Amino acid sequence: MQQIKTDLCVIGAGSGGLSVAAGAVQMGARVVLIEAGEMGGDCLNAGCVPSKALIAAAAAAEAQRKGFRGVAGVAPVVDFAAVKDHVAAVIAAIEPHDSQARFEGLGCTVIRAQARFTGPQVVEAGATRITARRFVIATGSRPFVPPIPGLETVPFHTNETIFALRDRPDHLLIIGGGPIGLEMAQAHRRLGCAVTVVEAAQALGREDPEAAAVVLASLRAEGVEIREGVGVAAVEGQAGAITLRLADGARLTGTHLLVAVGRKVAVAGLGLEAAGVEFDAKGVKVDARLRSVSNRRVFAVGDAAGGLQFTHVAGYHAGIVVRQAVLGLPAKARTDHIPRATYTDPELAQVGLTEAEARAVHGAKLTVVRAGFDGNDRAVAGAKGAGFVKVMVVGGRPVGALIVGPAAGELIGVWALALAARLKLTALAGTVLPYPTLSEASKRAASAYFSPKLFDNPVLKAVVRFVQRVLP
Ligand SMILES: Cc1cc2nc3c(=O)[nH]c(=O)nc-3n(C[C@H](O)[C@H](O)[C@H](O)COP(=O)(O)OP(=O)(O)OC[C@H]3O[C@@H](n4cnc5c(N)ncnc54)[C@H](O)[C@@H]3O)c2cc1C
Ligand SMILES: NC(=O)c1ccc[n+]([C@@H]2O[C@H](COP(=O)([O-])OP(=O)(O)OC[C@H]3O[C@@H](n4cnc5c(N)ncnc54)[C@H](O)[C@@H]3O)[C@@H](O)[C@H]2O)c1
Repeated sequence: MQQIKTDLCVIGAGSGGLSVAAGAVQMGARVVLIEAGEMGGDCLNAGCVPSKALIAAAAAAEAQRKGFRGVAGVAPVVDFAAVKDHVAAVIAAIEPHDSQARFEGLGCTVIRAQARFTGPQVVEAGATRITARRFVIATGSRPFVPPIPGLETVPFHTNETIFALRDRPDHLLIIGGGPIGLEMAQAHRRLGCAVTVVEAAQALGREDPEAAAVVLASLRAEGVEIREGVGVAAVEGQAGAITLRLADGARLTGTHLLVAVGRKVAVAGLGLEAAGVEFDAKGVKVDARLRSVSNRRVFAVGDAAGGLQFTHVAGYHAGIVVRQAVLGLPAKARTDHIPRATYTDPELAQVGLTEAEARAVHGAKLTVVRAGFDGNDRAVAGAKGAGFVKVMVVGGRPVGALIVGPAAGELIGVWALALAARLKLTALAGTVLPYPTLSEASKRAASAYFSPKLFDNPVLKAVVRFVQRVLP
């Protein structure tokens, strides 16, 4: 076996592992990066990137279909296989940034093999044994396949296979109404498929119910059938005719099936027992510094760390780990300022506490302010007046913000900044934004917090009357 001694050994070259490796090696650490599958991990190859490429093509189809006032809509001519070429081309365009060549160019030793701990400070990958001062587990997650009777007897897709499908499904059945299920549902519907989603609980159940309802209404209006509160009791059939037997007795038959019911963390076979690294079904057990609670030389980042499963979280984790493992400085991960966005149309974005969470934590100290896009001139001009901004405020500071509407994923940025920097609401209310922009909706929501203090305030009115009398 070839032996390598290094400063940092990173297992997994997805969003988290690549960010750790790039940061560490460019600061002067010796880094070994191990990847068993594709460089770039889930986000590049089977997650964020292909899904957003598909959503972009679907949006183009929908824009044609809908037309605009005075511009007749036309039935889009969709070449499904060519859309998949676009998805592949987008992956290929981004790929060099995550490639083995780039990381070797930065100075990393890149090993393409399955990694496995054989001791608390030793990992083996292929024919190489690596001893390192610190390890980072960045192995991500895989689709969870639920134990539904009959599921294993039919061909079904997960996010790992759906983007390679070149024939347009006539009728796509989707189990799971979370972000993957709904993003894929709308995209496929817009590209000409019949789509039925079966959700055991509530679709977008983690989100503010009022905002989720706006998204669900929009999907239903476009023809996506969404059945909530009913589980799938069994699956039967064969390729081209797959039937879901629902718990309420209904039967749904489609041509294709996508399973999108959450993720399971990829730690099996990693030899964590040999390393003395504790883990459970959620992932590696880590402290606030993202260090294993049972082996202080081992960190976990991204999906493997058992928390929020987003690429930007994996990137944020990477910074926390590099600070400690490379610079020897303390650092703790926060979660109160992490945004998320679901890229349906309309988009739904949240940072910090939802209204229900904020009410549970802050009770009567909470003030909720809002502004609708129907009062935003830019949204009205673009006929995109559905949706709203809602801000949860405690003691003059935002503790959460929610946007459902056009470009919500972009617009949440200002609230992510406000929560990250713990800004007061006056910072946003005092910011001048260009007119007419969608972002003015956020400022209007912030201003709504001050309106009752400024308008219809008897004390202020008395002061104003006095000032007006004495003003020269
Ligand atoms: C369909 C879909 C859409 C998504 N859209 C978004 C989005 O829009 N925005 C967003 O923020 N997030 C999105 N996500 C989530 C995002 O993709 C993940 O949170 C992110 O990829 C996690 O990064 P990671 O580095 O933790 O893991 P991954 O990207 O999964 O990388 C882990 C890597 O480790 C490798 N590996 C695993 N075990 C071993 C081993 N033993 N040895 C060597 N290598 C190993 C794997 O092959 C993989 O390449 C989406 C996910 C899906 C499935
Ligand atoms: N835009 C984004 O940032 C984005 C997009 C896609 C995925 N992601 C990430 O990937 C993660 C996984 O997404 P996901 O949608 O697979 O998972 P999820 O856990 O968010 O949602 C899964 C849904 O499936 C339902 N469900 C579970 N078992 C079921 C069953 N047997 N029958 C019917 N419904 C069932 C759940 O109630 C839930 O609503 C997300 O939590 C998110 O972190 C992010």
